[in-house]
Amino acid sequence: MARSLLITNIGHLLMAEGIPGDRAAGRQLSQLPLQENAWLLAEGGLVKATGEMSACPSRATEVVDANGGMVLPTWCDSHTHLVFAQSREHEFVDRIKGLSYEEIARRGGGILNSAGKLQAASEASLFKAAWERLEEVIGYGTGAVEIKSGYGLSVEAELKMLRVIRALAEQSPIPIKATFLGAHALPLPYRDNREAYVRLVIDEMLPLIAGEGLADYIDVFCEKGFYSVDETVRIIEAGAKYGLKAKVHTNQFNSLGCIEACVDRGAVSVDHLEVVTDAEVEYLKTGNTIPTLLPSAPFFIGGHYQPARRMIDAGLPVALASDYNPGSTPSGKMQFVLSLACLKCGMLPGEAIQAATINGASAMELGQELGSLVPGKRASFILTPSVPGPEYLPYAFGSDLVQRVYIDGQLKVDKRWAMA
Ligand SMILES: N=CN[C@@H](CCC(=O)O)C(=O)O
Ligand SMILES: [Zn+2]
Repeated sequence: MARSLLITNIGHLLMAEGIPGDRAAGRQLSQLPLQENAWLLAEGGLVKATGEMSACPSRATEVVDANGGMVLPTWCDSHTHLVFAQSREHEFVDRIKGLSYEEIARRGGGILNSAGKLQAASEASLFKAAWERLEEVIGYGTGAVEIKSGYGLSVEAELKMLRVIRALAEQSPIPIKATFLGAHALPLPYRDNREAYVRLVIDEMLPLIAGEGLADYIDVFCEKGFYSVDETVRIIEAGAKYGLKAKVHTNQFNSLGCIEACVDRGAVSVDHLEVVTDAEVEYLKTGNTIPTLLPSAPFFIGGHYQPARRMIDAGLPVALASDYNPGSTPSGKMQFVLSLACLKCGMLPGEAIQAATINGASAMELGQELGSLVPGKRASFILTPSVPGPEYLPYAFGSDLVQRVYIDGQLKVDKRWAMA
């Protein structure tokens, strides 16, 4: 018989019922499915059943008393750059002294700085550092993650980065989706011939990457000073020929018309969205593209917070992700992303929890297997200490409430501790 795990005395069990489809949109987002005084049974790594303690099963291979703790699905972090060679705290200091993120980029810092470091790093050293970050985010309760290339910016270095992501995916206990972001910044040698670099991405990088099956998605940083809407369209259409759907960085600082182009081309997500017009919100309603908000970025580099309230009130399926990277967001802590989403983007706690779980899963096309705890989905969940309710998670922004993390029904992280 398959190994079974029974969690009893769950004070609050979130998202174990009532999630139709693979995403929550508009008003649905605020209706957080919640059972009190509950149990959860996992079998063979999947959720088998849930219910109230008054009718609790009596047998399982392993029984764990949650002691009133909360159980919720692991975070599905659909936007990260967690393979990088070095941190960039000197830019953090430069910004404190008054330089902007864009000015630092114009001076050859920013993404180009990270690319120089990554080009010089070995695959083994990149893997080791990224593995530690992966372990770190699993410890924060992340149970699926997307990772982008984009700090290579040459044929060899983009391939190296994507091979590191593949090696992580092969060894990782959690699912990893890989995104090719060759058009993240324009490398200095191409400063006077951007067309040559776009051609390099389309004609050389893409065929090699697709040939090795190294990417699930294609991405472009569509922004003033980076890539135009036309270039973005050319690149994502080229990716589509190889079966790569788009997940696009856009509207971080300016609204250029990229959202419409992505929606029209069936992009899985458009990400960042600090600056979004009402017309763009309306346009998002015409397609299936998930608006993915990254509030840690404006927290760290300044600028506008994403207008989540406006998007949810318009009926959209907003997702939240960390954007973990060395430049704009040196943090993969999803509990803090939720706090920012509530405090700065006007999201209610239940909305933020669903945006970071089921909608994050959908933004990686994993909504059928992760993101909620309905029977048949993977038994990947967070167990917290006893808390007053779900809103306590974003409220207690400095407390680490992720006490235990189960992946596919197995205990992966256990942070219960006592002072000696
Ligand atoms: N904005 C574009 N790319 C990353 C940051 C990259 C960097 O600064 O290294 C982001 O999503 O914020
Ligand atoms: Zn990003």
